[in-house]
Amino acid sequence: MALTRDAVLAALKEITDPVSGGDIVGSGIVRALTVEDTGTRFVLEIDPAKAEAYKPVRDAAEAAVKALPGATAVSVVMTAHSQKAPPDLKAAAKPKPQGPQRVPGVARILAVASGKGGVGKSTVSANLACALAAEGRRVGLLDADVYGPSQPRMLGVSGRPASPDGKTILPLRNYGVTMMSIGLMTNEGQAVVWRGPMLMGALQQMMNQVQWGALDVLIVDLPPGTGDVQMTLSQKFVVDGAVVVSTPQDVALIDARKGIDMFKQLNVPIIGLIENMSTHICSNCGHEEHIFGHGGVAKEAAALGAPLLAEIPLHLDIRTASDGGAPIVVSKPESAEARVFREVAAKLVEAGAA
Ligand SMILES: Nc1ncnc2c1ncn2[C@@H]1O[C@H](COP(=O)(O)OP(=O)(O)OP(=O)(O)O)[C@@H](O)[C@H]1O
Repeated sequence: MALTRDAVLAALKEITDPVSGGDIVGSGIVRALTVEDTGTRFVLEIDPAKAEAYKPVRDAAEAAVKALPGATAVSVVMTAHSQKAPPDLKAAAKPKPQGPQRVPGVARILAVASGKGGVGKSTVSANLACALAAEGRRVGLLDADVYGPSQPRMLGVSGRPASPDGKTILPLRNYGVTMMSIGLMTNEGQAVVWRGPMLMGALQQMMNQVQWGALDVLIVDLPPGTGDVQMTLSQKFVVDGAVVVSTPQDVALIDARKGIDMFKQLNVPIIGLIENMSTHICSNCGHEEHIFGHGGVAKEAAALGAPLLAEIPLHLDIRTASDGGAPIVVSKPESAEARVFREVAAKLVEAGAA
């Protein structure tokens, strides 16, 4: 009768491991057991410091197997066990990226954020992008506002971006700004429920597959709040700075504070704060009134030790310009309202942030 593997293991289970006190099979020192017609081979994997104590075990194991009916040659080898984890034999596992990465060709990333929705973050992003482009900077604008992508409308571009090879995505361009929007990847009017992993994938695709070309700055228009997009962006990519937009109201400021806190935790420097809808200037008579209060953001900036980059008035022309697809710095570059945005752009260049 031929010797079986089970018979060998049963015999070895009768032998005690002097270190663990259990049997040598249960303690895991019997390795690489091969039972063939030509002979039985196995290894006792032991602590080399205890080699002397295991010699009788090896002899007993060899004798026990030899005594089994059908046994032919028996070979038992003692080897030193390894403290290291066994090598990962899975096909060449990809090395994990080490922390945030740079986007090839993009010198710096500037995030435009707000705590609360509707405070004018997209308006600010579009005007800053156009103002920087007008100064000769090579500017990209990524609309990552998955809840309300508005850059295609503000920059007056439409249509779906082309992907000639199915891998790279060709961005759109207007007013000297290279632009891409997550909104352009979905069907117009279609409600998309973005979940964490989907968002991460979409954002990484936007960063790495869009042909941004050589840019001095890529402005990222973030969704409001402190969610997955903000976290993914800062964890996967080097974000060189963030500008936080808020209206002067307390409710907006409370949320802005949370956003600032998040960037601090993610080690993203706050370049400055912008108070939008700071004061209302009547387009008929020029009368000025503080609809949402005034100066709240300045106080916050002072408390944080961050610069207040601008107080942008609430002005009809700013809205109609954006709605019409030509931000005010493009459509009325010499107006007082456009000048405010151009001044912020100049400050950003001066600070090395754009
Ligand atoms: N200073 C301003 N004067 C007049 N209208 C403005 C001003 N800033 C923004 N708006 C208008 O307010 C509306 C909301 O602005 P915007 O879309 O830029 O806000 P947001 O913070 O990006 O909003 P969301 O939460 O959708 O991301 C738009 O219609 C815009 O044209």
